[in-house]
Formats: sequence, C-alpha cells, structure tokens
Amino acid sequence: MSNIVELSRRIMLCASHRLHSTHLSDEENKQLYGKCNNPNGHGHNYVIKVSVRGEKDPITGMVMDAAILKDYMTKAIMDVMDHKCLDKDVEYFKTQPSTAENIAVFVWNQLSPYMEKEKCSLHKVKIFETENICATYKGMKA
Ligand SMILES: Nc1nc2c(c(=O)[nH]1)N=C([C@H](O)[C@H](O)COP(=O)(O)OP(=O)(O)OP(=O)(O)O)CN2
Ligand SMILES: [Zn+2]
Repeated sequence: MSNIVELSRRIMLCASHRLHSTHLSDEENKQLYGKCNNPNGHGHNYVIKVSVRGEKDPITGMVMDAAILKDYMTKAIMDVMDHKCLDKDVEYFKTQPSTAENIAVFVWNQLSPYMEKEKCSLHKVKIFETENICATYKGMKA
C-alpha cells in the first residue's frame, strides 16, 4: 500500500488588476483584453489552492503540518498580494500580465523556497480568478 498522499490548503484574497502586456501597443491591448484592459482596473476575490505531495509520516499521520503550510502561504502569498493592486504593487506583474496563469506561476515561485525545508514537495497551485476561470500550475514537470 502506498503512503504517498496529497495535502491541500485554500486561502482567499482580494486584489485588483488590469490585464495589459508590455509587448503590445495600447490599441492591441484594448483589442485583446477588452473590458479587462480598462485603465481603472477591476477586482477579484481570488481563491488559491496549494497542494503538497509526499509520504505520510507513520507516527504523526501527516504529509506536513497544515499549520506550517498556512504560515508559508501567509508569508509567501497573503502578505504580498492581499488588498494589493497587482500590476502596481507587485514587481513581478510590472512585466508579466496578471492573468490567472501567471499568478499560478508566481505563487509557485513564491512558495518554492519555503518548501525546501519540508520532506514533501510542492505539487500543484490552483488559482480561481472567478467561479468560471481557473488556472493550474504543476511546476517544470508540467
Ligand atoms: N486566459 C485567461 N483569460 C482571461 C483571464 C485570465 O486570467 N486568463 N482573466 C480575465 C479577466 O481578469 C476577467 O476579470 C475575467 O472576468 P469575466 O470575463 O467577468 O469572468 P467570467 O468569465 O467568470 O465571467 P462571465 O460572466 O462568465 O463572462 C479574462 N480572461
Ligand atoms: Zn480580472
């Protein structure tokens, strides 16, 4: 019987953004992103689900302590993104459009250094931008 288990934790944060690519002209941005390119921006209640995967400890019964994962997610995600204007306040999104796809990669990169301390590994980051739009990133392994 396998002892490999996936453990997930969810957080919700509020942030505003505007879809805009520095590689495109203003007209092209307007054409591509439509209402989401409005210079005044708009907000989302982002739901972020982080999954780690590893061997369940036979004594503690845990892959990792969920409270420690919460601490990592607070420092790596909440403190950086919550109640922020993503494109103006977060360096990464000054050059990368703040799509759900790019947010998933950003969150992965933010969490990776914290997970180096753990026996289990970061497995999946899921960003729900709206009820209908969701992006998933599983790192370089795709
Ligand atoms: N590939 C992507 N496409 C879009 C993204 C994205 O992150 N990746 N994001 C957006 C916008 O940020 C936008 O805010 C989405 O809003 P909206 O169109 O209102 O969202 P829904 O599709 O859930 O709403 P509907 O009412 O169902 O249209 C756009 N595209
Ligand atoms: Zn949006």
